[in-house]
Amino acid sequence: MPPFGSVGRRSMISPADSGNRGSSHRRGIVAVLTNPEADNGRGARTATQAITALRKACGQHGFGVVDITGHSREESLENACRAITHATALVVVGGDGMVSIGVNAVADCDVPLGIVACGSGNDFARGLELPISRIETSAEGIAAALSYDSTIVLDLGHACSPEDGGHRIDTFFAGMLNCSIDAAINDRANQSRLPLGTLRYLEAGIREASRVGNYGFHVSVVNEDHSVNDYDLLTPLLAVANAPYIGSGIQASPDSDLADGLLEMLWAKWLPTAPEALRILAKAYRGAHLDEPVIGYQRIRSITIRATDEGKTPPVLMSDGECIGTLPVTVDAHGKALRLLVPPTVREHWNTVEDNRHMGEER
Ligand SMILES: Nc1ncnc2c1ncn2[C@@H]1O[C@H](COP(=O)(O)OP(=O)(O)OP(=O)(O)O)[C@@H](O)[C@H]1O
Repeated sequence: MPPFGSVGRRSMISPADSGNRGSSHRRGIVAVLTNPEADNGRGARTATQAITALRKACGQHGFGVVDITGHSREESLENACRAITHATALVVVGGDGMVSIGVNAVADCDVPLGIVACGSGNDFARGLELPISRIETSAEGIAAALSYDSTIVLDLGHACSPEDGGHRIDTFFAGMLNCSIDAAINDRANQSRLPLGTLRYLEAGIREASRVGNYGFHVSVVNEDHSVNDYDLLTPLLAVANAPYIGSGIQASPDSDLADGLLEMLWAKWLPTAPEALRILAKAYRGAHLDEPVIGYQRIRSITIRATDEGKTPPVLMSDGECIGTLPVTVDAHGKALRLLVPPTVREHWNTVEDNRHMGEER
C-alpha cells in the first residue's frame, strides 16, 4: 500500500474509452466515494441521500452509479485509483478531505471529478461557487455535466519530499498546503467534536493563538518570472495556496486563480500582536487582509520549505486539511491537472470570468 498521502501514477485514459464498458445500454459508470466520517459523523446519513440522488439524476441521463467507499481514507483512495481505469467519472461526497482523495485519484489523468459538497468546511467548493449542502442540486448538476460533457480544467498543487524523490510525501492538493499556525489550527480543528466547521476552527484558532510564536523556515522560491530567491523566514504563518478559501470560509488567498498555472505564497512578515491578528483574521473572511503591512503575498511557481534551528519547530504539514507528514517539502503547480464536472451554465460563467481575467492581465 502506498504511504499516507501518497499516490501511484496512472496513465491517461479517455472518458470515451472508459464510459462504454459494462452494460451496453449505459452511457457509462460513475464511481462514487462517500465518507461516513464527514461533517462530524453525520456523513453516513448524507452518504445514503447522495447515492440515492446520484442514482436518480445520473440514471435519467443513462449513467450507472457504483458506491466504492472504503473503510478508511486509504482504502477509498485505493478503490478510486482502481475504479478510474474503467469508470466514466469519479464523484466525491463530503468535505475538503473527500476532495483531497478525489484529486489524488484523478490528478493528471482525463477522468473528470464531480463534487457533492456536504462536509463541514467545503472550502474548495465554496471558491468555485458550487452548491453546498444541497445534495439533490449537486447530483443534478453532475448528471447534467456528464450528459453534456461539461467540464472545466483546473490547476492543482503538488507536494513532495525533496530528499527522497517523493517517496515520503507525494500528494496533490486542491486548496492549500499549510505549514505553520494554520496547520496547527487545522490539525486541532480536525480533532474537535464541535458541530460546525466554523466553530471548530474558531475554537482551535483561539487555543493555538494563545501559544503562537515564530517558526523557523528556509525557503527556496521560484518566482513567476522564473527567478529564484533563497532566504530564511521567521514567521508564525506560511501557506501555499492553489485556491482562495481555508478554515470554513476564510478567504486567505483571494487572488488565487485556479487556471493560471501558479500558486500563491502567503506569510506573515512578523509576529502580530493579538489585536492585530484578530483584525487581520476578521478582514480575511472578506479577503481584504492583503493591504495589511504584516502580510506577505506573492505568486510563485514552486517553493521548497525546510525547517531551521531558529524559532519554534514547525508543526505537521496539512494538505487540504489532511496531515501529510513534516518538512522538508517541495510544492509546485500542476497546470490543467484536474477536470471538474460542472453544469453547462457554470462552465459558461467560468469561461467568461477567465476570459475577462486574461483580457485584464493583457491590458
Ligand atoms: N471512508 C472513510 N472512512 C473513514 N474516514 C474517512 C473516509 N473517507 C475519508 N475519511 C476522512 O474523514 C475526514 C473528514 O472528511 P471530510 O473532509 O470529507 O469532512 P469534513 O471534515 O466534514 O469537511 P471539511 O474537510 O470540508 O471540513 C477526513 O480526514 C478524511 O480523510
